[in-house]
Formats: sequence, C-alpha cells, structure tokens
Amino acid sequence: MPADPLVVGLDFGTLSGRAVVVRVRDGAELGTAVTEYRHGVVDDRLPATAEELPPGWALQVPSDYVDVLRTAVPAALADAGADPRDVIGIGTDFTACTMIPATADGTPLSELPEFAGNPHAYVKLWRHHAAQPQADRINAAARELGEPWLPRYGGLISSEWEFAKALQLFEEAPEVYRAMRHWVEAADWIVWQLTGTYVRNACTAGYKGIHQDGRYPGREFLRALNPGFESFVDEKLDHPIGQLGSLAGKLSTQAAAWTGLPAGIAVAVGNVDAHVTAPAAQAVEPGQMVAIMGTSTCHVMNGADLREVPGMCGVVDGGIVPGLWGYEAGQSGVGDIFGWFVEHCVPASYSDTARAEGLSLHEVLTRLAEQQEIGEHGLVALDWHSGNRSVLVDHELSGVIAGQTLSTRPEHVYRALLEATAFGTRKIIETFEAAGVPVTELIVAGGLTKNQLLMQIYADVTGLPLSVIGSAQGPALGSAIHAAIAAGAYPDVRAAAAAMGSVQRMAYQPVLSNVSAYDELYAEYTALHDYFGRGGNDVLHRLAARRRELATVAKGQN
Ligand SMILES: Nc1ncnc2c1ncn2[C@@H]1O[C@H](COP(=O)(O)OP(=O)(O)O)[C@@H](O)[C@H]1O
Ligand SMILES: O=C(CO)[C@@H](O)[C@@H](O)COP(=O)(O)O
Repeated sequence: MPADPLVVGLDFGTLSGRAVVVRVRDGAELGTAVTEYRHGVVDDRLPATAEELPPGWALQVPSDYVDVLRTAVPAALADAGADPRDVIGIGTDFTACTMIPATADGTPLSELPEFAGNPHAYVKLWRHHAAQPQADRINAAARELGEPWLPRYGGLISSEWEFAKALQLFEEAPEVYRAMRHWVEAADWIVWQLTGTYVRNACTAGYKGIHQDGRYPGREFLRALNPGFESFVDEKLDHPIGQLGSLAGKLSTQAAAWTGLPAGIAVAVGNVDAHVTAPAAQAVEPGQMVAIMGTSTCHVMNGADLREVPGMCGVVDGGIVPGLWGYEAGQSGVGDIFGWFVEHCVPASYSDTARAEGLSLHEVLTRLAEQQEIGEHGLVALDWHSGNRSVLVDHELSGVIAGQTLSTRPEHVYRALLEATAFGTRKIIETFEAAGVPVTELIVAGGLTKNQLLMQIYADVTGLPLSVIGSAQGPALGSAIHAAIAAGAYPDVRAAAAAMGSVQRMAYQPVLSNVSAYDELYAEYTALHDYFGRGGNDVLHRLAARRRELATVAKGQN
C-alpha cells in the first residue's frame, strides 16, 4: 500500500465523462479532466447513415465512453501531478438505464458492420423516451396480473427502464434482439471494459431492472407482454449482481494501457451518477434527501423502513447504501429545459450582451430574472419538456407556459422555468411525506448549484433550508469513495463518506415572505399539474400522439 494512497473516480454524464484523482485519507480532489463525447446525444440523425430518428429517440455511441478512459484519466493524473503507482482503486458511475445491446464478450452490436446502420443496435440513452407504448403495456399487464413488484415503483414503471426499452427492441428490431446476448447497463459495461468481467450492479438492477427480493418479473408476466419475450430475463438479462462498494474485479492490462493506471488495482462495482453522490455529500442517513441537479434532477434518499410512495421511481434494498432502503424520484428535464430555452427561444441581442460581457446566456438571463419580484412575470410553467418522471410517470406529457402576454420577455419565461422545476421538486417531497417517508434535510448537488438564484428559489419554494455539497464534482467524488471501499481502505460507505465527503450545511435559508408568495404560485402550479397531468384534460397526450403520427408519415415518405 502506498504511503498516501489515491483513487480515481470516473463520472459518465449525459454529454461528457469526467475523471477525478482523489486522496483517500481526506477526499481532497487533486486533479480533474473532462472529455466531451464526440457524438454527444444522437437524437436527430444516426451518424453512420444520416437516417432521421423519430421523436423521443436518444442514442449514444459506446466508443465515446472508451475515449474517456483513454483521455480523461491520464489528463486527470497529469493535472494532479500524481504518480499512477499511488492509485489503489478506480470507481465509476454512469447515467442510469443507458442500455447497450451486446454480444457474449461485451461487443456493442453497433460496432458489428452488419448492424452499424441500425439505430436499435446503438446505446439507448436514459432519456430515450420512445418506448412509452411498451411501458404503458408493461404497467397495464402488471396491474392486471397483480405483480408484487409494481408498488415498489410507485405503481408505474418508466419508459426509460430496462424492460420497456428491451421490449421496444424486441418488437421493432427482432434481428438485433436475436443477435444480442446481454442487455447491459452502460454502468456495468464500462466496468466490464476496465476489468474484463461482467457484473451487474445492485443499484440499476433494482431501480431500472425490476430486481426485487432476489427475483425479476417471471416468465408468465413476460409472456403476457409478448409471447416471444418470455425468455428475456433468462436469456438476455440475468447475471450475477454485485453490491455497491464491492470489488467488481482488477484493472486489466488493456485498461491499464488505456488509462496509465497500474494493472491489478481494485475496480468497484458500477454505480449511478445520482445514487453515488449521496456519500459524497455525507447524506447517507434516513431523511437526508439529495437532489442531484444537472440536465435532469434525481432525488435520492435512504429510509430505514419500506414504504410505498405513489409515483416514485423506486425503492430498492441497498440501492444507495447497503443495509438501508434507497428511495429515488426524479425530474427528467431540469437543466435540459433551461438549455433548450437558451438555445432556441432567446433573441440575438441577448447573445450579443452575453458575448460582450463574457458571460453565458444562462448568466445573463439569471441576472435579469433576479431583478423580478416573485410572480411579477405573471407566469406559471409546467416542467414537462422531457416528460414527467415523478410523480405522474408519464413521458407523453410536455411543457406548458401559462400567462404569456405581449409584454412577456425571455427573462420572465426563464424565471418561470426555474420556478417550475422547483415546484416539481416540492411535489415530490410532499408525495414522499404523505406516504410516511419524511424528508428532514434537502441537500443539493450537481452542476446547477452554481446558479445562486435557482438555489434560493428552491429554498423558498420548498420552505426547507438548503445544504450544498462541498464538491463541484459530486458523482466523481462519490465514485472515488466507492473505489476506496472496494480497495479496502474503509470498511463501509458510512466511514468512507465521513472521511472523504463534504457538505456546506444550511447554505440557503428560505425567506419567509418569499415562501408565502411561492405558496400561492405553487397552488396555481398544482392546479395546472392536475388538470393536464391527472386527466382533467388529455390535450397533451393528444398532441404527443399527433406529433408521433406525423413523424411516422414523414419518415415513410423519405
Ligand atoms: N448558469 C446556469 N443556470 C441554469 N442552468 C444552467 C446554467 N449553466 C448550464 N446550465 C444547464 O445545466 C445543464 C448541465 O448541467 P451539468 O450538471 O453540467 O450536466 P450533467 O447533468 O450532464 O452532469 C445543461 O442542461 C445546461 O443547460
Ligand atoms: O436516471 C438517472 C438516475 O436514476 C440519471 O442517471 C439520469 O437522470 C441522468 O442524470 P444527469 O442528468 O446526467 O445527471
């Protein structure tokens, strides 16, 4: 063991992968590097053929992930000025339910020449939402057959998950499905690349793979979805599961060559960007809810007891920390919604200001939004531009902005969108509390913590003091913490989190007058939420159906 050992944490996000070199004894982050994925999110045209993708599709290219191993890890080591021989372990986290169809040896089918032109052979990114019809059928069949696992997922599973995406693959591209031996979480695929061993992680297997009490949904249920799908679990999914923080294997010689790290060091079982962040924020006790706010938001929290929360993403034994029930909820679009607005809805004059002042458009709009009184813009928005992950679990819903007039300006809408996402988080917290899972502390992590106005809005809307994670790279630090545990430097997650995690407690306090102003706007949000989302009017579903229909017709004409 080196005198002052180091670990490497690797965080694979939606757009890029980040490596961080961390000191084991105190969690100090010594060096970091980021590699943008060359192909980013493929949601427009397939790079190999330029084929247009239908609405709701979101793919990725697996070689982009390996590029992160080759470039970000050596760059982070160089940035840290670290001697690779001091590194004792590597841990990884990924977006969840980013799914790779692979052969028996882990080769992604998109890398086989015969499938390079088939969109279904590519990685289906977490926010690929085109399997909603399959998710609807899974939910209907589960209700009808009284499947015992359904309440563990708040009564509805999402189109983002393993079964819905796999059923879409089976039904729309049977030739790809037949050629696939393993339906692999990218979280586990990357560990497979590092070690040469395939281990499923307890987190995604539980939350996204419907693995509960040691079982997956049975053959009878799968047959009810589609007779040919009966053997999906046995033939494509089932595989040994590793607990979080356990050793998945040792770094292979090939991966050592890619990364510049010593072969044979510990590689931790894969993990998810959201869940892995809880120990980095020292939030591993029941009641401490962590909101990881980036392109999307995930809410994760441990609980001592098992409860059924309507519309939650899931509750999994050992899903965040071995030995506790891990609860998850989420919002599919948060930073993505602000990003969409900035990119597509702001006149050039704002970009000119941003350029002249060396600011981002987000910063310019935030500064203007900050000058508004609460409610002055006269707007209420619904944060559903990427569908609703909790508590309605419906990706056919879409964004709504009510109250626009000829005086409405981009900064008004921008603020309304910030607020809408805060209202969405409040709805999730209230739903947890009503189901007997009290939220005692809200801790925020992720890229959006840099927006101070947004943070204050969250404190004012939820009425809770906000703690903020100490690290700007929470998931990567969380992965490093798991690497240290897998390497044997700490006995468990609690001990490692206490030594290596960090949090700034009560960084934002709710302002009483703001809280009551937001109570009123939140009541309007709830009215719109229930009207458009709970059957008051199905207009959003009808519009989604029309969008899909016309896209299919257009595709047929090409
Ligand atoms: N100052 C800002 N205020 C609000 N949103 C921002 C700001 N800067 C970037 N964003 C949004 O934050 C998201 C990126 O968040 P980040 O945490 O870096 O990504 P990821 O979720 O992929 O890890 C993008 O969707 C972008 O539109
Ligand atoms: O789905 C989950 C967690 O369950 C996330 O991986 C997914 O929302 C992606 O998160 P990011 O927006 O990349 O932080």
